[in-house]
Amino acid sequence: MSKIVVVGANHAGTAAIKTILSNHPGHQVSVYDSNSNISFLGCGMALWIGAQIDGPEGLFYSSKEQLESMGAVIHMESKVEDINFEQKKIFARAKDGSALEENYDKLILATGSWPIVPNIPGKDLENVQLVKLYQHAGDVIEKIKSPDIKNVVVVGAGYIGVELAEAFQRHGKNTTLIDIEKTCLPVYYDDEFTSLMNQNLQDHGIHLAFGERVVEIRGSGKVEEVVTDKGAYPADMVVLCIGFRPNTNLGGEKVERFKNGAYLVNKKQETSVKDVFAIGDCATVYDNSVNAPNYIALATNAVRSGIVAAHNACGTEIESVGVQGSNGINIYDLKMVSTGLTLKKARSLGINALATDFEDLQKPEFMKSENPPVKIRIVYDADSRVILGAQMASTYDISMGIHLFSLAIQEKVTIEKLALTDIFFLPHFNKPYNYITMAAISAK
Ligand SMILES: Cc1cc2nc3c(=O)[nH]c(=O)nc-3n(C[C@H](O)[C@H](O)[C@H](O)COP(=O)(O)OP(=O)(O)OC[C@H]3O[C@@H](n4cnc5c(N)ncnc54)[C@H](O)[C@@H]3O)c2cc1C
Ligand SMILES: NC(=O)C1=CN([C@@H]2O[C@H](COP(=O)(O)OP(=O)(O)OC[C@H]3O[C@@H](n4cnc5c(N)ncnc54)[C@H](O)[C@@H]3O)[C@@H](O)[C@H]2O)C=CC1
Repeated sequence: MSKIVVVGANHAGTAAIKTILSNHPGHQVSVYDSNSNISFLGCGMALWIGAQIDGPEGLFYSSKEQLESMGAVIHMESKVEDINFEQKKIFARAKDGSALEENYDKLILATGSWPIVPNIPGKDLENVQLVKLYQHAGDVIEKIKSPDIKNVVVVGAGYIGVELAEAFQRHGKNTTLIDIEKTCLPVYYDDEFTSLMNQNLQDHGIHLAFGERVVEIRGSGKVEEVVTDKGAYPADMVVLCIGFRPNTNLGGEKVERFKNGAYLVNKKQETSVKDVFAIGDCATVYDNSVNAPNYIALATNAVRSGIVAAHNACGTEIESVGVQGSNGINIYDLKMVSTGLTLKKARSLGINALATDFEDLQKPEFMKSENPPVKIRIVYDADSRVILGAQMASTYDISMGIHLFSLAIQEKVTIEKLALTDIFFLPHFNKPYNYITMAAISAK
């Protein structure tokens, strides 16, 4: 039986801790987290900020007490500051300043990520906010109660930015959403889909400033204005959400890294250092759509990688099946889901990619209720015919459909095979010539 030290106890760490304690009794688990809470679902933050849920209580699914009752030793508000890989020892600092050190047999790094802060003048002004932690959301919610916060500028129209723009608009704030690219959600969808979301945001009064680079945040003490290379926007609050950077200060050059600094891991979540694993947002994932390691920061990947590392650390060898970066978003009534590569991304990687598009009602025309249009795109390799990606959009809840494509990419299914896949029909749900089959059949 071994001593396993886990650094970081949010989604990845919690999954690893629970997997060890539930499946491998006898191992000692010691946990360090610099924060004061465990398992906070950041995914619910925009709903909380936008007052679409009652409060943050339901956004936690574990706690220090729960993990202790399972047998873990938990050190909250204790930051690991150094690791000696030769001596297999970690060095931490508790909140009261006292030094802690502990030996390990296996070490699991689950240190997560932090929002990228652009190095521009004014970034430290009052009311320039990040939205990553439970504490951040609480701070934003307190501040926006003030009528003095009239104009909110969100920098970065990725997943966090788009969700927050809706949240601020729901409070009646004059909301501007800025992105360096010419659209929102450029990483996840092709223009045919992002244009639907752009229209949706505009229809709800959100001002879009796309294709603009923020060069300065101005104010005296408090923020007053955001200046881009093309204009200036009044701002009483600014939220910076231009992506995540992995928290990988620990380990220095001894641990092999990915190009953005993430710990490079194999399919067992092992780093280049013996007996040291890395999971969640601080580590790479194996991306089946490009057949290579990649950086995709998602809670879903964090949980799965935690499970895989836990079993391997306890001596049960298992490998990750890889990921496709499957994701979804719901803004007002518009739902969009995607997985794998967009056409734009596939072509930028030099793949001879094609897309097949289809648009139809969800159910037969004679079904009069809850029967809106659905738009689908499947991206595939024109040479091998293998499916590389898919995107879907509707006001109907089409979210479950994307899982089929996630598995198809993982298993390298061809577009022809998908066209003949058994997809059931019932008028309450779909059409006999449903849009998945029809998109696949119409592929060139
Ligand atoms: C607003 C928002 C919305 C999101 N929505 C979604 C969504 O809808 N779907 C989805 O899949 N993902 C979503 N994500 C992403 C998701 O939250 C992350 O992928 C996930 O939190 C990663 O989990 P993690 O445990 O790897 O890292 P983190 O959540 O970053 O946790 C890392 C933990 O490590 C601790 N730590 C770091 N360094 C040290 C140290 N040196 N010593 C001790 N402790 C340390 C930190 O205190 C923290 O508790 C969202 C993120 C945000 C911010
Ligand atoms: N629904 C979901 O699954 C959600 C997932 N997440 C995940 O959390 C992570 C972080 O989310 P985000 O911060 O939204 O990152 P993101 O990668 O989704 O979006 C970042 C956006 O910032 C833009 N950008 C980059 N540099 C910029 C600059 N200097 N000025 C202006 N714009 C700039 C990019 O073009 C991009 O549109 C992502 O991995 C995301 O997938 C977050 C929220 C919801």
